[in-house]
Amino acid sequence: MAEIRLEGVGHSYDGGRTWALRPTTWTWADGRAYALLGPSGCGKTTLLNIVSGLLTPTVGRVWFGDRDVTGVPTARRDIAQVFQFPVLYEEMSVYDNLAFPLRNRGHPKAAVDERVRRVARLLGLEDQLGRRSRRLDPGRQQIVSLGRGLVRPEVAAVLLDEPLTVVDPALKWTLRSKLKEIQRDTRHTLVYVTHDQTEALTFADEVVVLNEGRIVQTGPPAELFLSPAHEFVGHFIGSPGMNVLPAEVADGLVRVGGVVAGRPARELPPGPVRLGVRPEFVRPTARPLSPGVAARVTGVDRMGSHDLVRAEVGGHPLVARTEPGAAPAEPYFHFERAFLFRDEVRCGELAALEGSGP
Ligand SMILES: Nc1ncnc2c1ncn2[C@@H]1O[C@H](COP(=O)(O)OP(=O)(O)OP(=O)(O)O)[C@@H](O)[C@H]1O
Repeated sequence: MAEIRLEGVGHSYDGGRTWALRPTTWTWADGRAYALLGPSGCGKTTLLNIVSGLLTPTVGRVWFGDRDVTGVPTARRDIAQVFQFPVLYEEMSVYDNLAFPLRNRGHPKAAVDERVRRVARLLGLEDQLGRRSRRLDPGRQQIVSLGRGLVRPEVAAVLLDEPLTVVDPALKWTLRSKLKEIQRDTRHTLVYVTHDQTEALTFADEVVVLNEGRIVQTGPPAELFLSPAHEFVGHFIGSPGMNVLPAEVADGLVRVGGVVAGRPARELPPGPVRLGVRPEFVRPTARPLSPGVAARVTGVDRMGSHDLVRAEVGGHPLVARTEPGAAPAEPYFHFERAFLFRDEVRCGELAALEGSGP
C-alpha cells in the first residue's frame, strides 16, 4: 500500500473546451477512509476512473508512492473496485467468489480460507458461504461484491463507486458501519464515491467535496459541518443547508437588508458579502443578542425530532432549527456561528458588536 498522489491532474472529454475535472493536486493518504462527495455530474466518477486507470487524464501525473502510474493500465495498478451493481460469478458459491481474487494471485490455500472467512464474518455472510451467488437477492449479491473488493489485503486502494445503491435502506445503515469497521481492521485506503451526504459523513475519516469539477473543501465530517469554507459546502451538507443572506460590509459593520447583524471578526474591505449561518446555529431569542438580527417569523414546520422556524429578514428567508414544540414567535435571531463569503469562498466570520455579546 502507498499514498496516491494526483499532481495537476485534470480531464476534458471534449478536447479541452470544458473540464470534467479541473487540474487538481491532491493526496490520498495511505490507510485512510475517504468519501468523494458531490452532486451528479461534478466529476466524481472521472476522478475515480483516473485513479483506477480506466481513464488517462488529459493533463497531470498520477503517483502510487514513488511510482508514476499515469499510463499504467488498471490491471497493473493493484486496485480493487466495487461498482454500483453486483459484479460476481453467478454460478459460483459465495465462498468461491470471495476466494477468487486471492486464488487468482496465488495466495496459499490456508491464507485464502482464513481471509475469506474473516471478510465473510465482518459482512455477515458466514451462513451464506455455500450458497450459489445467483440465488441471492441483489442486495446480498452486492455485499458479496463488496467482500470481493475488500478481500485482498495488499491492494493499493479500494475504490467504491456508489456501492450501496441496490442495497435496501435498512441494510445500508448496517453496511456503512461494517465498512468502517472492516477498513479499521484491514487499513485499506478506501475512496468511496457518493452523492449522499449521510453516507459520506458516517463513513469517512475525511470527506472530499467536489463541485463543478473542482475540490471545494476537504476535511473530517465535523469540520465541513462546523466550518464550511465554501458556500457550496454549506448548502450541500446539512439538512436543511446553510442560510445564505446577502449582506454588506461598511464602517466596520455587517448589515443584512439595512439591519446591523454584527461586525466582521477581522477587518474586511467594504462591499457586498454573503452571510452564511446554519439553521442549527440560529437561536430565536426574546431580546437582541449580537451577532444576530430581528426577523419576522413566517411559520413553523414541526418535524418531530425538531422544529424549523421560518422567518424573514430584509426580504430574505432565514430558517432556525429548534427543539420540538418550542414557542416560535421570538422576534430576535441570535447567530452562534456565522461566516462571511465573497465569490462563494469564505472570507471571514461574523462577530458580536462590542459590548453586546451574549
Ligand atoms: N464519457 C464521457 N464523454 C463525455 N462527457 C462525459 C463522459 N463521462 C462524463 N462526462 C461528463 O463529465 C462531467 C463529469 O461526469 P462524471 O460522471 O465524472 O460525474 P459524477 O460526479 O460521477 O456524476 P454521477 O454522480 O451522475 O455519476 C459531466 O458533465 C459528464 O456529463
